[in-house]
Amino acid sequence: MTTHPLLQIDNLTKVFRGGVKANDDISFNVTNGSIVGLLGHNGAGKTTLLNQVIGLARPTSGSIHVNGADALADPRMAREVCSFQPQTQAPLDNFTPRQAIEVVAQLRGARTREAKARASHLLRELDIEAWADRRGQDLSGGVKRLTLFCMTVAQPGQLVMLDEPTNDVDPVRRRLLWRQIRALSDNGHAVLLVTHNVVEAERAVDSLIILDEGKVIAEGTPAMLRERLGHQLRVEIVAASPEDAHSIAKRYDGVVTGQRVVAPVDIDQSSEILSWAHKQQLEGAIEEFSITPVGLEDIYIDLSESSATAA
Ligand SMILES: Nc1ncnc2c1ncn2[C@@H]1O[C@H](COP(=O)(O)OP(=O)(O)OP(=O)(O)O)[C@@H](O)[C@H]1O
Repeated sequence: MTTHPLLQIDNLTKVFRGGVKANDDISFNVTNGSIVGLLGHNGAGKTTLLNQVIGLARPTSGSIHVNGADALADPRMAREVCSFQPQTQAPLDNFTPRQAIEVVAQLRGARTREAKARASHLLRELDIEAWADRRGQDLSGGVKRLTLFCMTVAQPGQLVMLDEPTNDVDPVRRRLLWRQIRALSDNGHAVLLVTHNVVEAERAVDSLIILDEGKVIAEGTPAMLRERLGHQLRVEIVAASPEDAHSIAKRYDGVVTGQRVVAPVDIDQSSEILSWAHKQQLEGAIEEFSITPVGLEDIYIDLSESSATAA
């Protein structure tokens, strides 16, 4: 028996009327049980990509298969397999979060009792029970966003697509949200999610696809992407003055923001930098100093900058 990837995207190109090429020859697969993050600058083409999977926009060329079946020929099938949290807020006026979550679960086939139990579970796990029975117009942006997440995963399809689910959500509840995303994958669902929160994505996703101007510029696990940078550490220095910051940046090829300098460094350079920084600190030229391993955010910025230079 042949097994197909849950989502298979081949050579997808979308040119909008007026000529904007939002997706440019994109290919990748999403397999069952995986969490895939889509990263990219504003306007990189992430939302356009998700919209095409469920037939909200039609590709100019290329193909999309869901469970091996042609999603372009049968968008209804794709919508049954996929649950989608759009970037926009849900129109919750005159509904409470609990009602909205239960209704969506029932629309997607859950029995009343299951829908109620699932809604209570999600409201509790995301710590928004206090607002569960308030009307939508009285809710904060973050609670609305979390409610929309709950609606999306109340009775989830095999593929769950989330467009910026962490927007407006406080750091504590973001952590709870990532836990629920992981729970989906533990239960065998695949998750394809758009986020600008690179630091959190690094910890939460299995693999990443980075888009820039509609093209895939990198993909792989966070660890694979981290290996792409030759240097493995980043040094962050708060200099005593902007002038000091500029001369440090020159020395280490770093980026200056006010008195702060961030620079990539090689592991071999680290002991030399440590003793230099210690001396500078004693002389008062540096206020703060740290060396940390490079994170995905460094790689993301590096990749986006190289892509812009190449263009
Ligand atoms: N309906 C449309 N008609 C014309 N151009 C569009 C349309 N929708 C999106 N675009 C353009 O396509 C490009 C990609 O937009 P898209 O919304 O997919 O980006 P994105 O990566 O999701 O951005 P963001 O992170 O800001 O949400 C942008 O240049 C956008 O202006």
